[in-house]
Amino acid sequence: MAKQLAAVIGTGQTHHTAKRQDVSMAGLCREAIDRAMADAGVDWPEIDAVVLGKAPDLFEGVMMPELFLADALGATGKPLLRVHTAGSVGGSTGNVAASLVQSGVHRTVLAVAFEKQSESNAMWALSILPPFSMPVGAGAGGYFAPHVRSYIRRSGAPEHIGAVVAAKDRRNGARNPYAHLKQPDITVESVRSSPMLWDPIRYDETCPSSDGAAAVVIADESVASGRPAAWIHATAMRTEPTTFAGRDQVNPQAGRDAAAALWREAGITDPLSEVDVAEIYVPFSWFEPMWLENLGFSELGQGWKLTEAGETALGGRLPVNPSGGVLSSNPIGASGLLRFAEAAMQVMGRAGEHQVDGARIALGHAYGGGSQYFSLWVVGAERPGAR
Ligand SMILES: CC(=O)SCCNC(=O)CCNC(=O)[C@H](O)C(C)(C)COP(=O)(O)OP(=O)(O)OC[C@H]1O[C@@H](n2cnc3c(N)ncnc32)[C@H](O)[C@@H]1OP(=O)(O)O
Repeated sequence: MAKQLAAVIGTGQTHHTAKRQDVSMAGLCREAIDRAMADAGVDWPEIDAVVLGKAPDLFEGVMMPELFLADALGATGKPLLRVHTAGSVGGSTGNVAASLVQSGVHRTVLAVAFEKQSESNAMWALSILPPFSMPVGAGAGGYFAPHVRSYIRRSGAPEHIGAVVAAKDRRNGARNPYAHLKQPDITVESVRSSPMLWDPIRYDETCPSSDGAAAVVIADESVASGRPAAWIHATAMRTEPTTFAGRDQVNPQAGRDAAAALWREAGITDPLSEVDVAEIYVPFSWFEPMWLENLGFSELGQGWKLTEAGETALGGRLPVNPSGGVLSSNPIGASGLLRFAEAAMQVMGRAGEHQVDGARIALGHAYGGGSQYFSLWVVGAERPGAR
């Protein structure tokens, strides 16, 4: 069945900080929603359905928060759907909302994703021993550190690459009025002298724990025509189990498969030449070169060379995370939708101080769990096929 055209017509996000004690969970979501709806120029009667994403309920200690949030999300009397794919959930929320429009089920759908980690303790929530599952150990950093070590060993990347990514993203974050961490004066040297947390991941190479929310309004062609829009060229999601014999956690098969499907649907044969800007889920700095390779922007073992050459910085061949990315703000459940929204803002020319000049094609990427879930989209300034 041919998909109908769909486009992002508005985006909104909150200010992200360690503790947003000035708002409730409902208030946090509403802050992002109100900005997205104002950006889109739509009012409640035009919203046909609401899709909500957030990461595990243990992060706030509230089971099924979508139930009490329904009213604040404007979902009373409308379909409300909760999505859950661990840390990638924000991206999956965008993709599910897009699919409701592309399938012709709804004309205009509101996607919203949030995390209010200060309500509970996410490090604890990620460290408990779930029955029948692998223990994560010391939070996400403890789980991913061996994979980063493994990447360094396999690729032969010099040890400073992680610090190059961190300094770049934090400086980018200083250009983003909504970012949690703003460090315009950070340097590769200062990152390398920050405390070691989970060897080889240092304090300044780690995302913060943030409170925050993001929202996007997605509409069909009849609604989007004549408005500023980021047209959705392709979406992809893939999953794999946490453990199986021969699993490659440095370069997961699910990520490779999702990327291949995405580029195929978008008609992109050379991602590095054809994509103008990428918002990639990088919670620990070394995941930039790892995901560049997994996504097919470079050959295996070569991703770090793009980083080292400055190609992923603003002004480079493929600016990665001009918003500051996850390293500058990580409200986990919202982080994927932030990547997707920032990609849309770039092709709509609405990214302000972190706008990439002339951006026409942008990637939004999210991953979650133990690198098990991948959600991606490509958005463009023109309708698909118009390039
Ligand atoms: C798929 C995924 O998303 S995987 C990633 C999941 N998320 C994580 O693993 C979170 C990783 N980060 C952390 O656990 C914590 O932020 C730590 C360990 C780095 C720091 O812990 P704490 O010092 O207890 O952080 P806490 O949240 O209390 O913040 C204290 C201050 O440090 C700042 N801060 C927190 N992390 C960082 C960081 N990595 N770099 C610089 N500053 C930071 C906060 O903004 C806050 O500043 P403020 O008082 O001015 O608001």
